[in-house]
Amino acid sequence: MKLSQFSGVLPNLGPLGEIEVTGVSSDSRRVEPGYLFAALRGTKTDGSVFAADAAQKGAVAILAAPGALSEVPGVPVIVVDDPRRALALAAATFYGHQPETMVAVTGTSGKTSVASFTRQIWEQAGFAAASIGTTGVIAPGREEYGSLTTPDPVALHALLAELADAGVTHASMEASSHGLDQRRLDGVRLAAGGFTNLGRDHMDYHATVEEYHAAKMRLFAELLPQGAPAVIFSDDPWSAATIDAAKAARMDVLTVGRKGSFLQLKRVEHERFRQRAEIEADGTLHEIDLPLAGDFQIANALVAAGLAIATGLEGGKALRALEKLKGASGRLELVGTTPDGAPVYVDYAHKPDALENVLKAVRPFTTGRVVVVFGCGGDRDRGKRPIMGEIATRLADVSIVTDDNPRSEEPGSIRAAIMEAAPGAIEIGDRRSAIREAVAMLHAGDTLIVAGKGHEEGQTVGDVTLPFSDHEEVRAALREQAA
Ligand SMILES: CC(=O)N[C@H]1[C@@H](OP(=O)(O)OP(=O)(O)OC[C@H]2O[C@@H](n3ccc(=O)[nH]c3=O)[C@H](O)[C@@H]2O)O[C@H](CO)[C@@H](O)[C@@H]1O[C@H](C)C(=O)N[C@@H](C)C(=O)N[C@H](CCC(=O)O)C(=O)O
Ligand SMILES: Nc1ncnc2c1ncn2[C@@H]1O[C@H](COP(=O)(O)OP(=O)(O)OP(=O)(O)O)[C@@H](O)[C@H]1O
Ligand SMILES: N[C@H](CCC[C@H](N)C(=O)O)C(=O)O
Ligand SMILES: [Mg+2]
Repeated sequence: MKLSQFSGVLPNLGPLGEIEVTGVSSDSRRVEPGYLFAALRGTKTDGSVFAADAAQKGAVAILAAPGALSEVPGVPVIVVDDPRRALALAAATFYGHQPETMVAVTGTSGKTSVASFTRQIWEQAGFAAASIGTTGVIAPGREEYGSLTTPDPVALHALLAELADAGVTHASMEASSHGLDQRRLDGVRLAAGGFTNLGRDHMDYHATVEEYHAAKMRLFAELLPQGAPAVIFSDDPWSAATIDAAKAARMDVLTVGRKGSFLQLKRVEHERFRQRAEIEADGTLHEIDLPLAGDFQIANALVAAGLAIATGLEGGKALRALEKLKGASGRLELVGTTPDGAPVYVDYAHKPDALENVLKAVRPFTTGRVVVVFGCGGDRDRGKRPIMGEIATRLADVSIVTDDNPRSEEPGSIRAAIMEAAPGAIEIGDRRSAIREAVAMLHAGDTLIVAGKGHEEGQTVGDVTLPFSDHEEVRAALREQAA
């Protein structure tokens, strides 16, 4: 397509509008002849350093922030105030198609679950639906592992076009704070947005929790059209601030939860692996049998149902669909039980609030001890380590501190930072051994939570990612136990 076809995205280019563009990229290593290259200032380096490289590979125009680039011989530089946003909008224009009905959910915890639940509700209603997030892309005939929660805009728009071309009409996606801040979702035509909760996360990236919240609020303030539905969980400490932000952005605010008015949770009865909820929608009371453990899954289910209803599905239909939900992989997932009947769950809690929630969730049906195996990732927020140590010590009877993904850090020092706030915890660096020991100590009535890695299929130590699955390790440990 011609540069002039990016009207509304790029400034008026005059004769440069005639330039033919064959692709867009912000990575010089991926540039091919005919590409539009966006020079972005990143966290590690500055894309403008690679502008000459991009030009040599055949870039026909370069997008850059004011003052970022003086001149690139032979290639016009298009100056825009926000090159990340311009890149995202250009990618949307270039790839063109998107599923007709798309929603995005943000929040510290629950995004993957809500995106998955929303897709499942749509599937049950007969729509060709997809979900995009931490666990990858799931769509009819397609299941792929992804590395980012919110893909970069070029990959995202290429994917949305593929999905739309394959007949997908409905898609739910996770909006991470990094994704929102870096404009990865700008250009996605969203019909509704959701919010689950806010807790401590990514304090290595955002300076303050207020700034972290503000990044999430871009979903309502800048991405959704005015008047669009904002489905907000009502019972979180940050619900009020989120409702205010959504109202200020002129969203149609729909609250769900115990204090919710769109979907109101009246009563919950917990059973071991399921729970019964009474939900009022539009004056009618619905009794729903949710086949998932954990209080927080009700919150996620309500946000998902809210999104499906807000984008056109009939209330009763959406709520009945909750009875057939499957949990997203590695989210309080029951992987097996010991010969004595003690359940072993794999869970993705790798931040304080999530760990707190998951440990509280299993307590009501644990007559014996709650045992937890967990660690913290390297090259990520260091402040959360002692906080998670304290939470485990307070809420579990036995805490085993092990390695998560140490990345470039010394694993022992990560564990030490957790152990400092976890008196009495057992330290076993090797995750495989930690899981074995934990399973071996279980008695009837106990519950084991293996937290932090959920669906992940590898463990990153230094630069190397070796195959590792908590699911497989738990199964192997249970097999040994039974033998
Ligand atoms: C910190 C962070 O978010 N970084 C993301 C960001 O990279 P960046 O812009 O900072 O990149 P940079 O390395 O400084 O490089 C600057 C620019 O130079 C370009 N470059 C670089 C080298 C070269 O040879 N040529 C070249 O053109 C790069 O392509 C880039 O455009 O933009 C890239 C493209 O979108 C992302 O791949 C990258 O994610 C990194 C890999 C990452 O680990 N991100 C994590 C922290 C993340 O985003 N997590 C969230 C939340 C997870 C959750 O809680 O669920 C997620 O959405 O996954
Ligand atoms: N609504 C919730 N409230 C609190 N904790 C939750 C909630 N939903 C999930 N969790 C906890 O957080 C973990 C991650 O859940 P999920 O993957 O759905 O969230 P996420 O927002 O996508 O997280 P991430 O940003 O890490 O991808 C779960 O394994 C569980 O421990
Ligand atoms: N999307 C999150 C995942 C963390 C998962 C945990 N296992 C870890 O490695 O810290 C991040 O990149 O911060
Ligand atoms: Mg996620």
